[in-house]
Amino acid sequence: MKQRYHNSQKEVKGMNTSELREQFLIEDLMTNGEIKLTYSHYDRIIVGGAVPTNGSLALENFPMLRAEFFLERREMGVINVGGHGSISVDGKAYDLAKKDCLYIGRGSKEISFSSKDAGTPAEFYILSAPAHKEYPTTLMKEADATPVTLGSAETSNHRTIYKYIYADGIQSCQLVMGLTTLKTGSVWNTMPSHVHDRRMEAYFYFDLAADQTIFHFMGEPQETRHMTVHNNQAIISPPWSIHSGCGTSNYSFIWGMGGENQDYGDMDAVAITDLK
Ligand SMILES: O=C[C@H](O)[C@@H](O)CC(=O)C(=O)O
Ligand SMILES: [Zn+2]
Repeated sequence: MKQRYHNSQKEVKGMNTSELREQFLIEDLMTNGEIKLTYSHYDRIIVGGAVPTNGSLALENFPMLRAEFFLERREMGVINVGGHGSISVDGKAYDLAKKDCLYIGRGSKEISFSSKDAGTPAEFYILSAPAHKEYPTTLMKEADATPVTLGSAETSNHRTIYKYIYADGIQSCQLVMGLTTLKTGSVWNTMPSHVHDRRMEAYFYFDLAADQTIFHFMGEPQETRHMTVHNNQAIISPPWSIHSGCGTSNYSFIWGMGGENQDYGDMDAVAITDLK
């Protein structure tokens, strides 16, 4: 498991492109036959991916957690962005089609990921955060994730937001998780932008054509920077940073947060004309 520490606003102002990418972009989450994880010190969120091909992949423990097992003091949210798959939690199997979400409660010991068909493997996007109590392991199908449509074609940000783990959905200690899908011809996400000093956020971009890119914007609202992101890559967003993107075509992304509260609406909006 890789590890990333914090960066201050002042430090980020002086970063060049490769420094920004090293600190905030995760390029290799989805690798056939592997589980790849990155430990971020922003709210101690672990961001990763599991792509089971030949047989199932068991979630191992890591010495750096100083825990008896991975979820001894943690909870986990998983969303499948690939072919049909299943996740086994202490002997109970949960089937996940594309865009289904499984919340795995603290205390769960044996976790493994598998695909129905190795030719079109499941691609499980993983977020894990420290947890102070156990909530039940819960599966939510895409259709039950209360879709809300935002934006419009005129402003190129017509999109549907699906919420899975949050105050009024699957219960958790601090994880908040859902996904957003842009309509054909719409390319802007999270515009107007916002910050939420109470929560960090991670974005995982998927369903982007291999020859297209997304310009992801970060930074303080009056000190923005961008990075280009490709399909199946993730961005870590500090609590003081905007997190918006503009694609060269439409795409989807999973958003996930950890921190002070689980109120999806707790955002401080930034007027478009105030961005610099
Ligand atoms: O804090 C919430 C997150 O940034 C996202 O849910 C925003 C988003 O999906 C969008 O506007 O497209
Ligand atoms: Zn946000």
